[in-house]
Amino acid sequence: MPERPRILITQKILPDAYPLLQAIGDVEANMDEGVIWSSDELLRRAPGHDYLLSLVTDTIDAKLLEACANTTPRLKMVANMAVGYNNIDVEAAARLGIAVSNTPGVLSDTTADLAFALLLAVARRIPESERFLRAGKFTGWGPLMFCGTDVTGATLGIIGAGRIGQLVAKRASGFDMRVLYHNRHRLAPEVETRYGLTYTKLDDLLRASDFVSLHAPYLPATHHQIGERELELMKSSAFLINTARGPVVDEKALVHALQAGEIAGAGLDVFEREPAVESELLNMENVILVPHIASATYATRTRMATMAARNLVAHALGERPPNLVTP
Ligand SMILES: O=CC(=O)O
Repeated sequence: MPERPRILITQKILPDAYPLLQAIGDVEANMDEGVIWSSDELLRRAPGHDYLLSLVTDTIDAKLLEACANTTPRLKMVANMAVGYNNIDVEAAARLGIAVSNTPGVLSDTTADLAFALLLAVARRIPESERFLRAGKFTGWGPLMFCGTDVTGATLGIIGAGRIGQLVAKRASGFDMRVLYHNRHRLAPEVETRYGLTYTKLDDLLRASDFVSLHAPYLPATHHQIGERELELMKSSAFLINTARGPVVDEKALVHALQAGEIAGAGLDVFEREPAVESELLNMENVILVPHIASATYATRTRMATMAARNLVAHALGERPPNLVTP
């Protein structure tokens, strides 16, 4: 009888994934909700497993992968429970013959919903006005009270019109928005037509948009894609929405642009030095800050967990995992 694979789940996840993994292997799991193992802790715990089911907050770097490749059993695969996989050194994994998978598609609508929620909330000053009410300051309706910005009919610029960006455009069409997009590669004409997307050069998009929403993956090429220069190009009445990855935006430049009134506000789900947040942002009323929750619904996090588990199970059964990101 071949030995059952040893599987390590690095954080507590929603329950449906566990039985899928327990059916094929011996599962060890971090069951302490909210506890994220440090790199040292991962280095202590991960070697000696055939499989890791990891989360975006786990740093799976070359050092860890090498340690896992040099123990018995040898690590065979990292199944990341996320669409983004910039937390994993995929090149090192490929070099060491360790497969990596992600969870695309199942979180696109949920993430697009949050991007749109941030857009609406920052435009209509919802958290700010709610804080005002909770502080007991609402003493009567006022004609000047919390006037915000119209979303209906405004221009939305989508940077990175992949699966999630396209679904943000779909939501925007319900608000009669004009939707510009910028991508590495222009989309097929039928996709542009389906989502009402107009291909636009980055600088023109930044100059023309009332809302700029970021949806590109984090790659060397998208590091600080939005920095001082790009923020200066934006309208002083425009808002920046980021549900992609923190380091796509130069967060210090963003603080400066907000302080200088170069843009009107921001809705941020992700941060450059997550979980740290630039302290100045915490005191800005025109900025909405949420803790990386774009895919956080029970249904979506369950789909992500079971998708990660199914990728892992496929590999263990000698099949090709459906969502491999390594060659
Ligand atoms: O950030 C979450 C993801 O990439 O799925």
